[in-house]
Amino acid sequence: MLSKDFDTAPGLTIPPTHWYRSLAAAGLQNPDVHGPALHWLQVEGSFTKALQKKCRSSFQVNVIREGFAEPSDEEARRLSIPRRQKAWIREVQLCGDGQPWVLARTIIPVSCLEGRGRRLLNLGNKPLGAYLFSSPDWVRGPLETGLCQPELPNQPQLARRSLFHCGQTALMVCEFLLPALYQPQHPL
Ligand SMILES: C=C(O[C@@H]1C=C(C(=O)O)C=C[C@H]1O)C(=O)O
Repeated sequence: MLSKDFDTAPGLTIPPTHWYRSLAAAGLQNPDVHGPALHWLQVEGSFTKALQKKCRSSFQVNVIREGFAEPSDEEARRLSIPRRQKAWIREVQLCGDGQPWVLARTIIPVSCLEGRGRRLLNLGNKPLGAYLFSSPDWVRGPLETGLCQPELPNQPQLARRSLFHCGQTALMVCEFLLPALYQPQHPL
């Protein structure tokens, strides 16, 4: 998989994550889901749009890496694709006002890349959400809540994900929330 030579803070990476089918189920394990991140765990429409609304100056998508790679076994199961089958995997930082707010990982099975789906290979710094929410072909499934097991200090603790269905195929968007998004900022 192609990694961009991107100047990312150490540890600003995606940790192992346990996924729950509902916020309530995750909340039984970790009540933090009901804290300041709650709003972001529940945003239903385009996450990109919601982040853009919060920005004072700029919103940016920085591609960390993208290319064909094997999803994890758990991801393959969730997407009902054969284990070890390569998919197009895209990892980005969503930045507001120059600060990383979200790390996003999207798994796009080869079946989604046929026909009009081919353009998913060439998104670059254009947000995926703009494409998914502008096309009636894509229908979002229910949101899941993720509890991360951070191994490094900067790693996210809470996440959300959902499948987007297009006919018989589906891709999966996972969004890992960084504290800079939801913790109250203290003025210097
Ligand atoms: C799915 C959306 O797209 C956003 C954009 C992404 C990208 O460009 O890779 C990844 C995750 C999302 O938060 C959305 O806006 O809801």
